[in-house]
Amino acid sequence: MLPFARVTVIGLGLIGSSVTRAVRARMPTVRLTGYDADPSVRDTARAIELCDDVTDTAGASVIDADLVVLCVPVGAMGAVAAELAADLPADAIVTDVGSCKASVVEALQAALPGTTIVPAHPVAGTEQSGPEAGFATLFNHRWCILTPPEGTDPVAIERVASFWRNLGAEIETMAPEHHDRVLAVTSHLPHLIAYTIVGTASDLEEVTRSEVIKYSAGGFRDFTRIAASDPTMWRDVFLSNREAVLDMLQRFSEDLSALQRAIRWGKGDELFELFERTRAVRRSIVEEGQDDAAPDFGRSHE
Ligand SMILES: NC(=O)C1=CN([C@@H]2O[C@H](COP(=O)(O)OP(=O)(O)OC[C@H]3O[C@@H](n4cnc5c(N)ncnc54)[C@H](O)[C@@H]3O)[C@@H](O)[C@H]2O)C=CC1
Ligand SMILES: O=C(O)C(=O)Cc1ccc(O)cc1
Repeated sequence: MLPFARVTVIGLGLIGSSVTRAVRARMPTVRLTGYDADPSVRDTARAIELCDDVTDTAGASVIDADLVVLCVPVGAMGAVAAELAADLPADAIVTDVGSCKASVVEALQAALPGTTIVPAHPVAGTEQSGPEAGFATLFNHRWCILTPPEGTDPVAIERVASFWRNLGAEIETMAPEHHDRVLAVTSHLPHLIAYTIVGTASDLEEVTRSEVIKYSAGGFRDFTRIAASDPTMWRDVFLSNREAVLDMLQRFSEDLSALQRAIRWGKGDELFELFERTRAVRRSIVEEGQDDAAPDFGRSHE
C-alpha cells in the first residue's frame, strides 16, 4: 500500500526533479504534479516529462494533493507555503527538503496554521542545480532526517517516513534545533570553508588563476566542487541557520588560531597529535561504510 496517491512537488530543481524521478521509478502509479516559479524551469519540466502535469500557479498544483513536497531554497519556503495555502486540501500533508529546519518549521507553521507539517531533510545532493541535474537514485541508502514539530500526528510522520523509505532513504528523527547544530558542523561549515578557500586562491595577486587551475591538487579540486554549489541555496542556508553556523564558526576560528600558533612556534607534536586524531575520524567513517571515496559531504552509509 503506497503512503500517498497524489504527490505535488514544488520547486523542480536538483532535489525536486530527483524526487519526481525517484517517485516515477519506485512508485509508478503515483500521480505527480509539479510547479516552479521560473517559467523556463516549467518548460523544461514539461519537455523532459518530469511530472504527469506541470501547472502555472502554486495553488493549481496542490488542489487534489495528498502530499506536497516543497523543494525550494529555504528562504522561499514561507512565501511559497502562503501562496498555496488557500488551495491546499484540509487533509493534505506538507513536507519539505530544506537543508536547515528550525527556520523552515517556523515559516511553514506561520503560513499554514492547522496543516499537518512533517519537515524532512534528505542528506543527499550534489553541487549541481536545475531540473536536468536530478537523478532517481540520489536518495538510495542516504539518510533522510525528519524533524516533526511536537504534537505532530504519528500516523502522518509514519506516512512521510514510508514515502522517503520508498525512495530508497533511511530515516532518522530529531528536533529541528539539534538537526541545525549537527548539519552546521557536518555540511554548512564545510561549504563555508570551501567558498572561502576558493575565494582566497582566486584573490591572490602573486598566483595567477591559470596557475591555480594548472597546479590544483586533489584537496583543492574537492573544494572547488563544493564551492560551485548553488549561490541562492547557500545564501539562504547561512542566513536561516545563522546562530548554529556562527557558533560552529567561532569554535572553528579558535581551533584555527591554535594551529596557527603551533606552526609559528614550531610545535610539531601538536600538529602531529591533531592529524593523528583526524585520520582516525576518517578511518572510522570508511570502516562504517559511510564513504565510497566519492567527494560528497552529504553521503550516508552505503
Ligand atoms: N542541492 C543539494 O545538494 C541539496 C539541497 N537541499 C535543499 O533542497 C532545496 C532545493 O535545492 P536544489 O534543488 O538544490 O535547488 P535548485 O536551485 O536546483 O532548485 C530550486 C528550484 O526552486 C525554484 N523556486 C525558487 N523559489 C520558488 C518559489 N517561491 N516558488 C516556486 N519555485 C521556486 C527555482 O526556480 C528552482 O527551480 C533547498 O531548500 C536546499 O536547501 C537538500 C539536500 C541537498
Ligand atoms: O555535494 C555535496 O557534497 C553536498 O554536501 C550535498 C548536500 C548539500 C546540502 C545538503 O543539505 C545535503 C547535501
